[in-house]
Amino acid sequence: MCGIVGIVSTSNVNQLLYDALTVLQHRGQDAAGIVTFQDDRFYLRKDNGLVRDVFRTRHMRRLVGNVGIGHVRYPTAGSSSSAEAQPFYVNSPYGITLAHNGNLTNADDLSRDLFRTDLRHINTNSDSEVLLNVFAHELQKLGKLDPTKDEIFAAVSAVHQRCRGAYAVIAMVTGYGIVGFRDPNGIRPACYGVRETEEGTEYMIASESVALSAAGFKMVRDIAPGEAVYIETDGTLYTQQCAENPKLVPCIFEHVYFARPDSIIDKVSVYKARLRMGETLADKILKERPDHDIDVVMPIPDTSRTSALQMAHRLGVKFREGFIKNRYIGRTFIMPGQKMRKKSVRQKLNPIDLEFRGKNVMLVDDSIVRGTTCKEIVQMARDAGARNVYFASAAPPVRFPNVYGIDMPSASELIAHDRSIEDVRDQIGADWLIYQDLEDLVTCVSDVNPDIDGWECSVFDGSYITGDVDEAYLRKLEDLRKDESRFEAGDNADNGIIDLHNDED
Ligand SMILES: O=P(O)(O)OC[C@H]1O[C@H](OP(=O)(O)OP(=O)(O)O)[C@H](O)[C@@H]1O
Ligand SMILES: NC(=O)CC[C@H](N)C(=O)O
Ligand SMILES: [Mg+2]
Repeated sequence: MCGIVGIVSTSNVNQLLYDALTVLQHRGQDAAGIVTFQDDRFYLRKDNGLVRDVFRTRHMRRLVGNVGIGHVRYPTAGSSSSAEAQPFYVNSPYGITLAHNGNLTNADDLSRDLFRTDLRHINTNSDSEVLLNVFAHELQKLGKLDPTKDEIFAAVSAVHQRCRGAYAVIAMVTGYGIVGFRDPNGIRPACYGVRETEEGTEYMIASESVALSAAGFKMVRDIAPGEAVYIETDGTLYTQQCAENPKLVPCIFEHVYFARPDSIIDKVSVYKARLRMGETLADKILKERPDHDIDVVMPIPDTSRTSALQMAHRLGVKFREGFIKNRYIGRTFIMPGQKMRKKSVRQKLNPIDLEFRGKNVMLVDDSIVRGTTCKEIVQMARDAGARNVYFASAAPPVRFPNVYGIDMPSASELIAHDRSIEDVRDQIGADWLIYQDLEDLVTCVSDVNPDIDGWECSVFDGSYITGDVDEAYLRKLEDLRKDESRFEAGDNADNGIIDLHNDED
């Protein structure tokens, strides 16, 4: 998952963009970038690292202009080279930069067409560079010296016709404005908000509403699936539906793990959804073992806190913070490479022994994906003296790869793939393992917004909404992206230093 933001302001946007990216940091920890423009010239800074490390005062001073876009990256395609940090830039037409959250499922075909038919050069393996070039090509084809909203919307329509997969995008057209759009299934989130100042109206587009509220912008609404929102540099805003048969089928994993609890996505409060996940899980526990002997419920910080709290409440059992999180370690699941993820769990979480000694503890996590976290945690609970270690997952078993912007390319890396729940329980070394049912999870996020046509649940049920994901595609993706292939390809090597950046340090 990546985080995207775009702002049209009445004064310099650099600090606003920086602050918004720090609020979206949980969506991508690998790389960050900001591009602004002033007097028809771009100012771009992007590199690998956290927002606070990528932007120094000397960069911030040079990121001038009232219009800009930003990105935090969690790679799902290409490599982790700093040249694949975003925003991406293309010179023609007009000079366009683009920030993308999601993953295209037909990037290879598009890349070939861009080269053979559209005579465009792609310099990285990133699908986002492909997406940018499709948009740029379609805009160029219209041949206008000054693009208006009509050309921008026509180019977005053409993107919808050519691109498959998941994409929430913010692109900036130098001298003209920014455009935000969502794929025709609305898989990845994007919303926009407004702020009135003495100098005029300002707009922000972002992945999550929390970025808007933190900056004092009032949420206007989510961008609809297939819709584009175009904001000119003078603050004039236009919206248009650009897809033929849009459907709202958002990614359910945003609510399980990715999004911040204080965000509201497609009118659904992530916080409330997680509270409900705790309730339905408690009900399942009571059904499965009405006379359970759980002494204490404990969250695995951070994301499961909300569900665990509500679960304890529903069960009428004590809630205790048995694990303390090191606040300087980020999210482990989105770290590249299994070695780093495994090491980080131990660095990140440490038990308070007295909460475990002689007790039957129910540990709650939002999800079990590769099993990295729970394996370590169960052992830590045992070492701390727990009598029995039970484990509950607020999400159903994750059994299938994700192709829409979550880096789970390989089924064999998923602990629940081809395993019964008893097998997973044995693998993680727990005395009891309980998962949320998919039906219950869907109930937890539904009933709020009647416009939601369904949920993108492929990691749980293997059904891919774009209809173009078959066995051959998944096999290719697995070969390309599973941990060991990436390691062999030298993904973590210092290959960024010879790449093309359009950027100065
Ligand atoms: O089974 P796994 O492959 O370990 O993945 C699942 C775990 O990873 C995530 O935590 P993470 O540390 O990324 O973030 P958090 O602090 O927001 O919980 C998630 O919350 C689970 O704890
Ligand atoms: N997680 C994402 O949204 C990734 C965006 C894009 N596919 C990349 O790899 O950079
Ligand atoms: Mg976690």
